[in-house]
Amino acid sequence: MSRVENYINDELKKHKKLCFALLDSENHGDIASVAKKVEMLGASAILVGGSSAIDQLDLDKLVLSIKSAISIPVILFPGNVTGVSPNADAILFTSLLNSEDPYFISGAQALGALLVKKYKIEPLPTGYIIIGENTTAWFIGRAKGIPFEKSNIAVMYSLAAQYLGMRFVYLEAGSGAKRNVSTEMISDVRKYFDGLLIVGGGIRDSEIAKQLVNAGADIIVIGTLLETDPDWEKKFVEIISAIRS
Ligand SMILES: CC(C)=CCC/C(C)=C/CC/C(C)=C/CC/C(C)=C/COP(=O)(O)OP(=O)(O)O
Ligand SMILES: O=P(O)(O)OC[C@@H](O)CO
Ligand SMILES: [Mg+2]
Repeated sequence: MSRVENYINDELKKHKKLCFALLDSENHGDIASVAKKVEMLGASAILVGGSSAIDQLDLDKLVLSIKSAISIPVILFPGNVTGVSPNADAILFTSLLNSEDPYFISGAQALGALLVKKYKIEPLPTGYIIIGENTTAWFIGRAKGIPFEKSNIAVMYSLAAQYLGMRFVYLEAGSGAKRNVSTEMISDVRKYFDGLLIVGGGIRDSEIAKQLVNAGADIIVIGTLLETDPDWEKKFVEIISAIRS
């Protein structure tokens, strides 16, 4: 049951650094065709989810239509139990470690766990850590956002995630964030955290993307760029080639 995790590790051996595309079920018209394009352009996986995605029937349809269009894995990125859908390949089984609400640390996970088992979705144990404030995930997840310049706090949470057995840490500035997680924070976390380091939120250009992977991110996540920039295909290709160079 670690097909997707093995695939991610194989991709990392091949390319050193990876890019996942986040397709928010609420923000795309023809999501399958966007998924097909990002696969062609070099994304290693598609994340599907959103902070406020609550329509499970819509989500199921969406996952099926994406899966019929592509061959890279479709990984759920749930904002709640409603983000669990039967036909996905895997799920970022996140705990929002710096939430002030136990629901987002272990409550939603308890409610979702048996569904993940029933649907045979591969869980990827992920410490989800929100940096900064005022984004949707920060608000919904009742996060005590870590200040961007407080790397030491992110290090503490990341190492705690590792000691709790989580093989992934996701440093999240929030979708559409005005600023991305800093290179200083990433390199400080990298010195301590041994697992796969995912970084996302506010990444829009190839130079920044390159800096973040050089600092130690294994995987970067791109979402809003694909929704808002008419020139996104060109920029997405530039990002992929920058992180692999
Ligand atoms: C493991 C299970 C079943 C649930 C986990 C539930 C947790 C921990 C949720 C964390 C808090 C949260 C609301 C996360 C959302 C992460 C996410 C899918 C972000 C995608 O971007 P959006 O926040 O939807 O961006 P916009 O709405 O701004 O487009
Ligand atoms: O939408 P953007 O800002 O690219 O962020 C992606 C992801 O980290 C959000 O969960
Ligand atoms: Mg959303």
